[in-house]
Amino acid sequence: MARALVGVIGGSGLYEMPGLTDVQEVQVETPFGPTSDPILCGKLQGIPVAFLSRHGRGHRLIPSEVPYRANIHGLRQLGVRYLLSLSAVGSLQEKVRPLDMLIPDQFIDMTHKREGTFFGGGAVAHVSMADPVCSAVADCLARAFASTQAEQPVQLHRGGSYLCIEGPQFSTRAESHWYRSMGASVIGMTNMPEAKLAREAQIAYATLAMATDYDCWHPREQAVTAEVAIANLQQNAARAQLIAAEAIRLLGMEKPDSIAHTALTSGLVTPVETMSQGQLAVIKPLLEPTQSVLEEVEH
Ligand SMILES: CSC[C@H]1O[C@H](OP(=O)(O)O)[C@H](O)[C@@H]1O
Ligand SMILES: Nc1ncnc2[nH]cnc12
Repeated sequence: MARALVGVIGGSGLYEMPGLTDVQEVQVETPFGPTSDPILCGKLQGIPVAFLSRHGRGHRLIPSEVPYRANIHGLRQLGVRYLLSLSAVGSLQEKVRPLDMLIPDQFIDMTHKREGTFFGGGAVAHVSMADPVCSAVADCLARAFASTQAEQPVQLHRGGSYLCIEGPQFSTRAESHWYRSMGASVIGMTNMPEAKLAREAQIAYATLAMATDYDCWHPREQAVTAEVAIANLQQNAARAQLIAAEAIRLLGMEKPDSIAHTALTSGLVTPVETMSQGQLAVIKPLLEPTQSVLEEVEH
């Protein structure tokens, strides 16, 4: 099977990864069924990369239908240890203007219809989510942002909370004001439980969030529509892909340590020897040590 060190999950408007060479389309079998779309494995600047379209090419899956567990398990089986999430978001703060980008350092999970863990059924783990974003991956994204050119001035905001709603409907004005009062910076529908599952899979995760709108709280701006969100996202898509490519180069070169890589060392409660064959099929790939992947994908 193909192997990859860095994974990219492309969200709305980002269904492919330009520049990927030696591309192999892989359908990974997971205990949770198929991934959103076949995973595109290839090389970017010599680094083995796996690209997955979150909603599937053709944008077929609503956020509640995205098979988050299959996606993260599939990427992990391929070896992925660093994961970049590219996402459209609404802005909940005046200073984060549409077309700006933001790298969140926190998430607030308001979803309620999604399977959010690999554990259960006799296998118990409690991983820390205190710092859900890998600061090393976030730093690579920020450095990559700084090294790419924009046609129009786009500001990068470091830190802030991404609040994840169930969707697929956008929020009511009352909800939007409530989320602002919680201190959230941006709103989206997909990064949870994706970030939780990445942590359980010991994958270092960070998001490049692209603000497309002011949701519906702003007194002078139009309430968000999908049409406006996608149109604004498309203005940023090419830059986002360049940022991702440069971040991949940095990650491949530096292979930074991450707290995520040992999340199960302290998090796993049930001894592996007591797990059933079924549980092992889920948990074992998550436990593969980082070192063996690094050696295998050495370029
Ligand atoms: C089409 S705008 C709403 C849609 O876009 C975001 O998805 P993603 O994070 O995959 O870019 C948002 O969460 C909604 O799913
Ligand atoms: N306002 C918004 N709410 C939720 N998801 C979004 N994605 C882009 N804009 C959004």
